[in-house]
Amino acid sequence: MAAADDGRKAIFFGRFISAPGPESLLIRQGAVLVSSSNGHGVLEKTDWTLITPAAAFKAFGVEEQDVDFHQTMNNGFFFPGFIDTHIHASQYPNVGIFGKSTLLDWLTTYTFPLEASLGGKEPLADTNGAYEGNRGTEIVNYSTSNPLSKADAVYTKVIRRTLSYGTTTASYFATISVPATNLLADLAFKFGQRAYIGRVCMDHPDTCPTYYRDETPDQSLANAIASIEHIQKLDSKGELLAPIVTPRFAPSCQPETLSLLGQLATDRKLRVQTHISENIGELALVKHLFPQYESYTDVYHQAGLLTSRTILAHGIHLDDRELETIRTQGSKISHCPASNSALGSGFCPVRKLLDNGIDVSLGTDVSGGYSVSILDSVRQACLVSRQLGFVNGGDKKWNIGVTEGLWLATVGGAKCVGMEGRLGGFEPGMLFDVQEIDLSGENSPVDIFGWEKWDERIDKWVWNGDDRNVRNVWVGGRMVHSGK
Ligand SMILES: O=c1[nH]c(=O)c2nc[nH]c2[nH]1
Ligand SMILES: [Zn+2]
Repeated sequence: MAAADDGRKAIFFGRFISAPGPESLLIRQGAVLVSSSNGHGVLEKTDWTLITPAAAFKAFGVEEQDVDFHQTMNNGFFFPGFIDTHIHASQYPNVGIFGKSTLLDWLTTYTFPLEASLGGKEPLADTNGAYEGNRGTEIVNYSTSNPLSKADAVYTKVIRRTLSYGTTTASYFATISVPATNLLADLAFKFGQRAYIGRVCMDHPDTCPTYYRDETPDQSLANAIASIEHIQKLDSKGELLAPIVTPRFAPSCQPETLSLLGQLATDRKLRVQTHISENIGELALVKHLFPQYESYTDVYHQAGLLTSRTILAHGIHLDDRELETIRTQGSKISHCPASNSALGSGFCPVRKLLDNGIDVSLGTDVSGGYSVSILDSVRQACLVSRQLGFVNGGDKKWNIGVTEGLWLATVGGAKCVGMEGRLGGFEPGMLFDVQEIDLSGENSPVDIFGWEKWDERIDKWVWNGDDRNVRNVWVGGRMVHSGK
């Protein structure tokens, strides 16, 4: 049931916790009034002095029977929904399946075959030698009469699963298939997740397998536009659902394709997402394919792909000049710590990115990352930062603490998807994208003894919590998941 259907208001009462700054955990008790129009539930009023529901009804001037009402549990709290700024919806069936691979062999062994299969294409006909094995075609015997049945199953699962972990906004990579990408958009819209959906563009004949690539730069552009227009038809305002221009990464695109996509993003003021500087072998490949460019960043810069609406995943091995270009362009970094560890890509110097004035957020990078949980990404961001401190002589400046991790997962995410001030907190005027957490539910993996202070309970949630602690999830005031 929607908490705040059009015209109907809702009151949320209890404990509200958020991380408005890297060192600031805000713990408040009170009530908020959410009102909704055109499907966008926003916080109309807040009052942090109210101590009873009756006082909330009175303060907000509403009758109990006229509003929906939600109250946190004893060990519960409302928290801003997580924002996953980098996730491959199409790779969800492969979470945890990466063996001992690193990026480039992982792509050809595990990833391209699976992605191709979601568009109804069998990778077995590959003549490029890039593909060995047949992963992604034998998992389940999907209907051959509907080439999108597998995509339907995968995308339905990944949306429902991410919602169940409190991800209210996701920036998704789909596949090169236009119909499958459009289906992902349809499903995200149907389930009510805030989502940016990108058809993957890749056409470089030297690096992409024959079974999985666009034929020409023009075809890559035309297919990108086909999905963009489908998505914009679904949500013309682009509030809940919006397209995002998605060149896979420099090595998989011809220079002309990158430029066409850069122009497209500029002309239509669209978001952009891609990968950058993730893996040492990838850097060598970029040097080899783009010898005339100063750096990896320069390849994107010259193609017009670096804007303030651009999300760059990873950004592990960037040099100072690249950081300066990214900062001046206002482009963002999605830090994907679980993926970086799983594929052995390296330690992303998050502190250095932040100190250089670059906005940073968190991405699960499924299925380079093994988990859809942004809470797990917070955990991994903390752990990796400690390792980075160790390899830098024990310097504690690298440390990301729990509060800073939660800030990256919410406010950082909002900045990176161009929703700063609209997502990530409980201030009047913000969209009501919220998860209700209960630390003491029947199956909670967290044990609360009762003597812990609230900041300590948050520590315990981050280190041991999971979807079992997510009671309800709302996007734009609409309830999109209930785990009660
Ligand atoms: O983590 C990653 N996942 C991908 O699918 C991909 N493609 C290019 N580079 C990539 N990195
Ligand atoms: Zn990725």
